[in-house]
Amino acid sequence: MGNSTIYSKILYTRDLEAELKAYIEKYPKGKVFLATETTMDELWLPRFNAFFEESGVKKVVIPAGEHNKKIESVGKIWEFLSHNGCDRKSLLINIGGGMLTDLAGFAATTFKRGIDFLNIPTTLLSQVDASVGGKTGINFSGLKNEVGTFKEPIAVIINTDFLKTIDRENLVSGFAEMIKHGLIHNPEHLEELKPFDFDNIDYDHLQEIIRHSVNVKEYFVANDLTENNIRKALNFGHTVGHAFESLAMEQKRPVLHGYAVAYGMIAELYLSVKMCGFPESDLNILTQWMLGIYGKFEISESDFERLYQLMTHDKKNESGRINFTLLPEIGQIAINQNCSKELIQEALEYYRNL
Ligand SMILES: O=C(O)C(=O)C[C@@H](O)[C@H](O)[C@H](O)COP(=O)(O)O
Repeated sequence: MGNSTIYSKILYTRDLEAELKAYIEKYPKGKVFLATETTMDELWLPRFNAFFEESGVKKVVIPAGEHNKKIESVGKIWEFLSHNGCDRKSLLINIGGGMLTDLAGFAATTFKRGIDFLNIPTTLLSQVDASVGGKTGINFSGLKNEVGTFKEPIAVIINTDFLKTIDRENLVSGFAEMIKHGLIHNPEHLEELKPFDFDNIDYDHLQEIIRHSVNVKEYFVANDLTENNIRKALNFGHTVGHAFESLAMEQKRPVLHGYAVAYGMIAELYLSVKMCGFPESDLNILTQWMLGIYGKFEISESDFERLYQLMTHDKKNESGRINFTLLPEIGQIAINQNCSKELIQEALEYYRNL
């Protein structure tokens, strides 16, 4: 298969083994490897052990949790691949949430300068966002995804059965990226999300709306894989969101990624009103809706400077300018919006006062 894949195939299935078998058979026996995380290994992998053993697939297990998205975990995967005869024509299958697919994707794209990898996302966040689009990476020096690569997996296999065992908080976290997709590109998708009932989930319906969300992501990735221009839309909410997430980690009150993105989207919608004429009435409706789902992350004025400093590390920045992706209206984007420090603080103040 080689390293030349440009766009991944996204497959929706309830029969994981059948889809996977077809891929495994394309690679030489003994040259397909599996990376997963502890929670998956305990909960789901026993169901597939016989299948992987029969297929000659060896496995490495990484401890779960965002704090393990670090270079030491990548080293563990490199070591495993190296000791088990992985070569350039091998395949690494990544089964897990966004932490695992980002991390193991990074290990795959750097091992021997890059081998094929395939993602099987098991959380809502990784199904609608992290596993799709080829952004791989690890956290470094207290900063989110500070080191990473752009390379698409050969395929992403989405099975909503995995979502039956994730907790509500993780489901709600992934939902934030779906809201983002509606906001940046698809108002109908946003509307179909509004009545979603977390207490009474219809998994066939969920698969349908996941597909709509992934379609938005694929549109931007297909047009700008390496984020030179319109892919920056997918980063809406993340300039402030990543800063919230890093601050929360520093202050030892960590929040899930999607929660931080939701907080960030509220602040960035405020900036959208000020910079691009986003309707204030929509800001109010969306703020109340997201507050209802995500609650409030308490910050004080003394956090503003640190949040601003964290934003100066955002990957969209150029020549010392903090570049936001903002919205003139729902479904429309304005990239490279440079906001003053005062306005950013005003947006944080808006959020703080909610
Ligand atoms: O795929 C993209 O492009 C995104 O920006 C999607 C984000 O939701 C995602 O969290 C991404 O990993 C963040 O990327 P980063 O470049 O800001 O680290």
